[in-house]
Amino acid sequence: MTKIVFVGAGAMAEAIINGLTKSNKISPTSIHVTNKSDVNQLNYLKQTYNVQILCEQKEALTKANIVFLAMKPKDAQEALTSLAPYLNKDATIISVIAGINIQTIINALGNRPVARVMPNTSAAVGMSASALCWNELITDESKLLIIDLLESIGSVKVVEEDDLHVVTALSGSGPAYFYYFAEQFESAAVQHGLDSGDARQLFIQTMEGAAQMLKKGDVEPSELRRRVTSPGGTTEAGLEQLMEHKVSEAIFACIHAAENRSREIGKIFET
Ligand SMILES: NC(=O)C1=CN([C@@H]2O[C@H](COP(=O)(O)OP(=O)(O)OC[C@H]3O[C@@H](n4cnc5c(N)ncnc54)[C@H](O)[C@@H]3O)[C@@H](O)[C@H]2O)C=CC1
Ligand SMILES: O=C(O)[C@@H]1CCC=N1
Repeated sequence: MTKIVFVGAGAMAEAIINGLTKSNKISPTSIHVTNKSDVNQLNYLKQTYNVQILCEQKEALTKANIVFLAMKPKDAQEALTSLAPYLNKDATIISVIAGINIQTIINALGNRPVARVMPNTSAAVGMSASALCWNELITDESKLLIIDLLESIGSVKVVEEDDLHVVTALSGSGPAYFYYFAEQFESAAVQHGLDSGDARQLFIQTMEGAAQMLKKGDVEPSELRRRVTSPGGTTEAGLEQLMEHKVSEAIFACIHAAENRSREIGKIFET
């Protein structure tokens, strides 16, 4: 039976646990969660998702066949050092840590099956856009198991390890960009007289509808945009402002900075 241990019980671990337990693919009793210090968070996860919590990592790790690494990059080295003696030799490591590469993990834990996944917090509603890569020790059976687990929290793409940096910039951090847009569009609409609840609902539905149109995949975004934009109309007036304010340059700089930061994190913590 699959026994999963989460090392690190923060925002990302919770989003994955939320998605996994909702999917009914895995029993909450097979999910164990450990954390560095926050016992309240562990108790909250137990009460909310019925998962097992363990203050003693050692006890959980020896029997785990999947170990999720879900701590911040700065805490990874210490965590890896403390895990190493207790890991079952066949356990598969699934790291969601931004930037930290497979080789760094192997240097600390020995040569073993390791997958790196970049999910996002929409895992909590089964809508993560996850991408992953793995080393050559991951068996075909484990690949299927990992993909199956990740599909229960959203979509899954297998990519080259080097591409995980730009994936992190695009879809790992992506929800934050959209929440920022939500804040800005809502605020602008409210400043023009709309009720804030109405503004939010209209914005959400507009994003969802546009996403559904894009998802159909039969029409390019530029053509969908053209169909909204009447010559001399309101959309054209609005888009002209986005162009004048160089939003495309801002978006390029945003992805570039986040991708670069992922590479930097990888280098800082490389061993
Ligand atoms: N939050 C997000 O949207 C996403 C985060 N990630 C990655 O997920 C990882 C976790 O991020 P968050 O959940 O946002 O951080 P967080 O700060 O909410 O949670 C991290 C948890 O790890 C625990 N921890 C630290 N050292 C530990 C150790 N030695 N043993 C056990 N637990 C330990 C901390 O106590 C904390 O509860 C990061 O590496 C991040 O790059 C990846 C994709 C998206
Ligand atoms: O901001 C971060 O570093 C993490 C990785 C992707 C989303 N949050």
